[in-house]
Amino acid sequence: MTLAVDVGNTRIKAAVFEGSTVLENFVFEKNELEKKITKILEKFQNCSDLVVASVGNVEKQSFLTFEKQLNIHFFTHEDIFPFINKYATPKTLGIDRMILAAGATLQFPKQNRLVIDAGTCITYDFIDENDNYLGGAISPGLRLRYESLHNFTARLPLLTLEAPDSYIGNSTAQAIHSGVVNGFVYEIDGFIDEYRSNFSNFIIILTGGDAEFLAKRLKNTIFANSNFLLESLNQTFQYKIDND
Ligand SMILES: Nc1ncnc2c1ncn2[C@@H]1O[C@H](COP(=O)(O)OP(=O)(O)OP(=O)(O)O)[C@@H](O)[C@H]1O
Ligand SMILES: CC(C)(CO)[C@@H](O)C(=O)NCCC(=O)O
Ligand SMILES: [K+]
Repeated sequence: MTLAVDVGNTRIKAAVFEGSTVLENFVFEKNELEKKITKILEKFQNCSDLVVASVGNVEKQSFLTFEKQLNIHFFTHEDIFPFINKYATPKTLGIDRMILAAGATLQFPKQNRLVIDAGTCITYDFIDENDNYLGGAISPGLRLRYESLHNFTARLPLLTLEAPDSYIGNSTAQAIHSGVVNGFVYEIDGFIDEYRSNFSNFIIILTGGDAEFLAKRLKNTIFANSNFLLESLNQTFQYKIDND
């Protein structure tokens, strides 16, 4: 059994895997890390490996208390990945994006793949059919858009996510919801159209905290898999064991 932990920018997500099957998912805050992992390990005593991908400010040391109990692997740029990294600044590429790219490469062989992670940030990652990782894009996520409109203006209220009535927002609140939600949807549809017109034979994977909300609003039909990062983490760890 493997416990996969994704330390995101906002919160932590984890899942226990038996082979490639998810037994249970968990979401928690950074300050609850030790307590929650202790609990998970009490429940799943057959866990032998703990694998971590962290883009947050949680370091490897935070997991060292569990070292007596299990084998810990903290993914870094030095690990072996199943794609050729063509990013011009490979050392600054987010480890979450590398894990997503690895998962897409392993799960969908011999095709162009676009991974869209709608989390704190939206990230786009493109791996071509020859397994070259080419890069993508980084833009603000849904909640970040609502927060920045409020934080950097004098008069805009902080709203929580709500589907807009129309693209023509007829009040301050509706105008903000339209700008944030429709802007988000148009952006993603626009990127997908751009990739579609330049590449054939490709698959789109949509994941992250806002994936489900988003999937039903896109013009392009794609399925959301909120667990794709954790699944990829488990799969990339397996790849590492097989190839190291
Ligand atoms: N309880 C919650 N806390 C924060 N965001 C939430 C919550 N529930 C849903 N969301 C949505 O999820 C988005 C954040 O996605 P996610 O949880 O994947 O981010 P994250 O934990 O920071 O991970 P990452 O850094 O990998 O994006 C926000 O835009 C928000 O709309
Ligand atoms: C873009 C985020 C914040 C998304 O979690 C993360 O992947 C990151 O910190 N990336 C570093 C910059 C880059 O990927 O080029
Ligand atoms: K993200």
